[in-house]
Amino acid sequence: MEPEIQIQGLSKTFGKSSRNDKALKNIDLSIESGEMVALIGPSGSGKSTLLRHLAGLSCGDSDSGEIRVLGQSVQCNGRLCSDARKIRARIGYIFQQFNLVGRMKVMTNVLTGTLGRVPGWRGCLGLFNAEERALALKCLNRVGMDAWANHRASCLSGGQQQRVAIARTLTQKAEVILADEPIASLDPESARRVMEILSDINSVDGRTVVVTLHQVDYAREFCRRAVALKAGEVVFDGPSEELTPSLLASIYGTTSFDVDGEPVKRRNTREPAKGFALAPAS
Ligand SMILES: Nc1ncnc2c1ncn2[C@@H]1O[C@H](COP(=O)(O)OP(=O)(O)OP(=O)(O)O)[C@@H](O)[C@H]1O
Repeated sequence: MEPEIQIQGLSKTFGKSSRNDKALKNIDLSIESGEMVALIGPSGSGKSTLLRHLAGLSCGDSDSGEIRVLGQSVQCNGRLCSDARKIRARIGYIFQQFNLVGRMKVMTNVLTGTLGRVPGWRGCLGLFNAEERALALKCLNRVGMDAWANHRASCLSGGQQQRVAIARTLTQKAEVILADEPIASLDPESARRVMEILSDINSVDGRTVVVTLHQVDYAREFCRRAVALKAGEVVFDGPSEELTPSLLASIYGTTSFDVDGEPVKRRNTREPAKGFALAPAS
């Protein structure tokens, strides 16, 4: 059976960069249905760029190969396929900054997840039927946000907004979830809650989840497989438990990681050890 996500020979050059400045360099990657994969790597290594290509939000170089998702071609040789919009409707995308409309109610934001299915005129007028509203409420309940359905999205904390964004992808009935640094701007408790919800969607609903993370400890805890990028190339692809301190040091360019995958120098700070972002050694 074809993998749920298949990337062959993907390269990306922004602007007129020379070949050495490619953001993605000849990436080959396959992800099976039901996997939860962490995309890790230092800042600027190409994680977000790769995720955007999977969703058809960016196109690769003209000599790139093909990206297939859910058995359909998203882009080929740097051009979006004519069916890309249909595939996008089956892909949920979670952004670091949530992408909710602050002045709209939480419920309305979540109902926008149905827009790929409802007739355009109904969507434009916000005329959602009882079944769609019941689904949206059920999805909000799943992420523990149903009590906030009638509040404006702008009233919510970052962690709450991210949970609403996840409820929107559930309402969308997305078959693949791509989450681009979904916890990067959250406090540790909210971050853990968001990762638990994504993990639950993966294990209970069997949805494929690809999540970019700066926190290696979360990658190891929630994702069985990790793919590490460095300067636009895949430098590791395997079980996240195999991310040893020396491997992490070579990926991130830092000199010392402990057995939890954390830079040793952070151990002595007063902050809790779990869930902080990694930064290259100065
Ligand atoms: N729109 C753009 N125009 C020009 N260069 C870009 C653009 N988007 C990304 N890049 C470059 O592509 C490279 C990869 O960026 P990308 O955002 O994918 O990295 P990342 O691993 O997600 O980083 P971070 O963890 O900091 O978000 C970087 O060198 C970045 O400057």
